[in-house]
Amino acid sequence: MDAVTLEHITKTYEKGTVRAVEDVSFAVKPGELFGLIGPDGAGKTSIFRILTTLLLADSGTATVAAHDVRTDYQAIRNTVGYMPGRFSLYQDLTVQENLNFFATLFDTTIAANYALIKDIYEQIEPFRDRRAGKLSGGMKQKLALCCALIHKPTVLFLDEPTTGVDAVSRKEFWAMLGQLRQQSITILVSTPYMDEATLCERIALLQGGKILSIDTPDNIVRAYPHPLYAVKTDAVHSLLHDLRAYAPVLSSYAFGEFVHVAFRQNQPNNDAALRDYLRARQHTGIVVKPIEPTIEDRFIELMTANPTAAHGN
Ligand SMILES: Nc1ncnc2c1ncn2[C@@H]1O[C@H](COP(=O)(O)OP(=O)(O)OP(=O)(O)O)[C@@H](O)[C@H]1O
Repeated sequence: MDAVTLEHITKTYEKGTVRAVEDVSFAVKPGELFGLIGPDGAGKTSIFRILTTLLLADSGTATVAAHDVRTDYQAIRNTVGYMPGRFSLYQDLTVQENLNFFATLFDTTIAANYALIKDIYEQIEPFRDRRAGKLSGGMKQKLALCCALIHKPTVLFLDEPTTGVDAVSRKEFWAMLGQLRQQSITILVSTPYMDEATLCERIALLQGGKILSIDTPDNIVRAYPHPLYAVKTDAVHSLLHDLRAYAPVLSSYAFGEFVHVAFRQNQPNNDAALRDYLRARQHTGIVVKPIEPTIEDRFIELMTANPTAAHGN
C-alpha cells in the first residue's frame, strides 16, 4: 500500500481567485524519498499542509499511512513528522529544551527514540544549552529535523529544509536524509533547488499548482526532446537577442556563464550553422558545444510547453 496518496486535490485561496493547487494526483511508496520540486508559489507548502492535516483541500482525496486527511487527522498527526519552511523552533528555548518540548508533545522521551536522531543530534550536542535563536542556519536545520523525528514518524514531510542554508549544510542535510531512508521512513521533501532534485528517488515537477511531470530524475532528464547546446560569446546581451532572432532556435536562456540553446530540429550542422550566423552578426569568442540536459532544462522546456502552468492559472 502506498504511504501517501493524492487524488485530484485542488486548493484555492481568496474565494477561489488564487488557484494554489490544481487537480494534483500522485502516490508515494513506503520508504521512498520523494521530491516536490518547484519555484516559489508553485504550491508545495499548500500540498504539505493538506497532507499534514493543517489545511483542507477544496476537493479531491488524500491519504497518509492509509489514513484519510479529512477524517483521520488525529491518527495522521501522531504518525507524521513535519518540518515546515522557516523551521518551527522556539527561539527562546535551548536546543535541549526544544527537543524535550517536541518529545513531550508526542508523549515520548528523547531517550526512547535516541537511536533515530543520534547521528544528527551528535552534531548539535555541543550547543545543547544554546538558545535556538542563536544557532546558525545549518544548526537550526539539524535541530528542526531532530524535533520532527523525535516521535519516530513513519512519514516525514520536509518543506524547503535547505532554503537559506549554506552549501556545506545543504550537502550534509541530504546525506542525513540518505541515512534516514535506511530506517525505512518515507520522506517527502520540497525544494526550489533543481540540483537537489537528482538526490531524490522520484520527483514531481510543480509549477503554478500543476504537476508538469512525475518520474525518476533520470527519466525526467531522458525525456528532454530537443537537441541542446551551450553557447557563449564575448557579448552576452546581444547574444540572447540574436539567438532569439535565429529561426532554427526554439528557445534560449541564460544558464550560468552560458546560454542554453534548444534547436527545433536535430540537424548535424546545427552548431556549425549557428557559429556562422553569430560570426556574421559580429560576435567574437564564440563557443558552441552540444550538452546533456539537466533537470532545470527539462523544467524550462515543460513550462514552455505548458504556458498555463507557467503563468500559474
Ligand atoms: N493563505 C493564503 N492566502 C492567499 N493566497 C495564498 C495563501 N497561501 C498561499 N497562497 C498562494 O498560493 C500559491 C501557492 O503557495 P504555496 O505557499 O503553496 O507555494 P510554495 O510552492 O510553497 O511557495 P513558497 O515557497 O513561496 O511558500 C501562491 O500563489 C501563494 O501566493
